[in-house]
Amino acid sequence: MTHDTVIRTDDLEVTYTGKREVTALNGVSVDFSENKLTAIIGPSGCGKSTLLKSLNRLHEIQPNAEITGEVYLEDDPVYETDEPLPEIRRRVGYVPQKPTPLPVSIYNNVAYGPKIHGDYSREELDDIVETQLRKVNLWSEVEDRLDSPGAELSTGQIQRLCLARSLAAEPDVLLCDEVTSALDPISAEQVEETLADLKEEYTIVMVTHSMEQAKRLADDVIFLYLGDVIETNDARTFFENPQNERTQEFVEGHAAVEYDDGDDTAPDSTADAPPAE
Ligand SMILES: Nc1ncnc2c1ncn2[C@@H]1O[C@H](COP(=O)(O)OP(=O)(O)OP(=O)(O)O)[C@@H](O)[C@H]1O
Repeated sequence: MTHDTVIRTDDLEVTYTGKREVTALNGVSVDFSENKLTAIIGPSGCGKSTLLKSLNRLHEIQPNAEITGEVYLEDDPVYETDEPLPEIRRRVGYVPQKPTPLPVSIYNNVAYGPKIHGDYSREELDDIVETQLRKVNLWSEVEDRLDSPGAELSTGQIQRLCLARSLAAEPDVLLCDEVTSALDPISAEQVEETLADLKEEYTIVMVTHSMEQAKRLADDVIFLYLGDVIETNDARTFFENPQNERTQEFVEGHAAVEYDDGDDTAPDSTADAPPAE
């Protein structure tokens, strides 16, 4: 484990049992570094979602999933542990592709977790809500209607609200599962800008089908193919000088734009369509 690794997998193997047994991850050992955004990419069915959801045991929702190996959060095992599952999932938050607000106000969508788990005064809760909504660039859009239902926001605003809700739980790691793919281009751009800000402060693991998005946002990249890690590298090396022939083919097959290392992280929403696999 490198000094700044926050979460890592050790020989993680996930098999889905049933009529057709599928080994979705084939002994995967990867590190995720502190305050970096790591993109998991690869062709459809290569195991991206399985790897992401294994990090906080979400894949266990699938009753036919079997796992061997281990995930370590800091140095704490995530599987062989007495730590309650809700606490693991608080430490490793998950933001899904299709955001679902709680059926309560905008304010309570963010305050919900802190209200349940903490003993905060109204003033402290106000502060938490404002801080988290500012972090996801939503505060100015909702400050005058915090008591309105969260469901009344646009899909892009709801995605940022869900991000704020996850952040209010003070996670160590944030898992983002194709969080812009269900959004219109402008909303996708806003969420992407938010992720670009958040990665300064949070360890983020992101599954994306968009090579352009990975180029714009990722510090590190993991390339999966049929359940194996083919290459893991910093994003610049990965996209400019891939070390593996298969990575090279995959990157070239999706290369629509040059890798841009400039300061401008603003996404090109027109290039965000998932590549044909
Ligand atoms: N519940 C399940 N039962 C059986 N097989 C499954 C299950 N969930 C996933 N799989 C299989 O495991 C493999 C990896 O799936 P996974 O969803 O992790 O891939 P992915 O890279 O995220 O795919 P995509 O890009 O299409 O979302 C695939 O072959 C998939 O069909």
